Amino acid sequence: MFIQAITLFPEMFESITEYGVTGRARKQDIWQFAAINPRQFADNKLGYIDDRPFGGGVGMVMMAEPLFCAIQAAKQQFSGSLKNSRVIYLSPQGQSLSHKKVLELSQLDNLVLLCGRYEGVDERVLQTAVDEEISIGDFVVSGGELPAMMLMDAVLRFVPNVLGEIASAEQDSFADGLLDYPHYTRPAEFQGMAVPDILKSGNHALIAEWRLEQSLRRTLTRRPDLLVSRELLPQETRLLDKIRQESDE
Ligand SMILES: Nc1nonc1C(=O)N1CCN(Cc2ccccn2)CC1
Repeated sequence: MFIQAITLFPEMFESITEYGVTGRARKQDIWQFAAINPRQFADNKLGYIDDRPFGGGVGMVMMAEPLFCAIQAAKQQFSGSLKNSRVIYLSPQGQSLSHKKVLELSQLDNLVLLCGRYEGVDERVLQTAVDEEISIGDFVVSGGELPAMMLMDAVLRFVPNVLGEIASAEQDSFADGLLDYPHYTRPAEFQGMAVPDILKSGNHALIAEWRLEQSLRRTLTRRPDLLVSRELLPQETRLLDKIRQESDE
């Protein structure tokens, strides 16, 4: 997968291209990255890429021309099939990023992430050169770079070989629509708190059932909304009934 970020701060992306599992995978050429700074497409000597908003109001708006040219330049770099590509603008006005959308994006050959700053970008860029807007949550951060990196990290976990054989994104919570179960490691006792005996039993069937019950219990108490639309397996229904009976006692 070839990901390009259109950003005024290319160096910010080093946190995902140089470190961790994503950095290692990029260095192994499992995925590729390029940053494009729209300032190089400014048509004035001083490199202005923002201007005051028509209609007045606070702050500045990113101008259409440099961004449009940057997106066009990114498209000229596409590898693989042109069709299997997407231009995404990160913004609070976008569709909320979900596990389903992450899976969909992980199938693409090319991804262009437009990172806005200031009060946003000229609407005509969104109308002519952006395929979709995506939000990472109902809050506002200083620019699109961190949201872009969150999207990249979530998507790259589903690109083959990024996580390597051992770990797998399929086992992440949300992958099965439930919250994760509790995790423990040595020592067996910490500040008087012991690790649940079942986890030391070596009985993998019972451990798997305990973990599923914990995931269901956490999901029911912290995110019951996730259970509304989720189809339950017979074992899950049985465990949920057990959990609900316990809380009714
Ligand atoms: N929440 C989010 N999920 O994705 N991006 C964000 C996010 O907060 N930001 C900060 C503002 N930027 C610039 C901006 C301002 C106003 C309208 C459109 N764009 C975009 C990225």
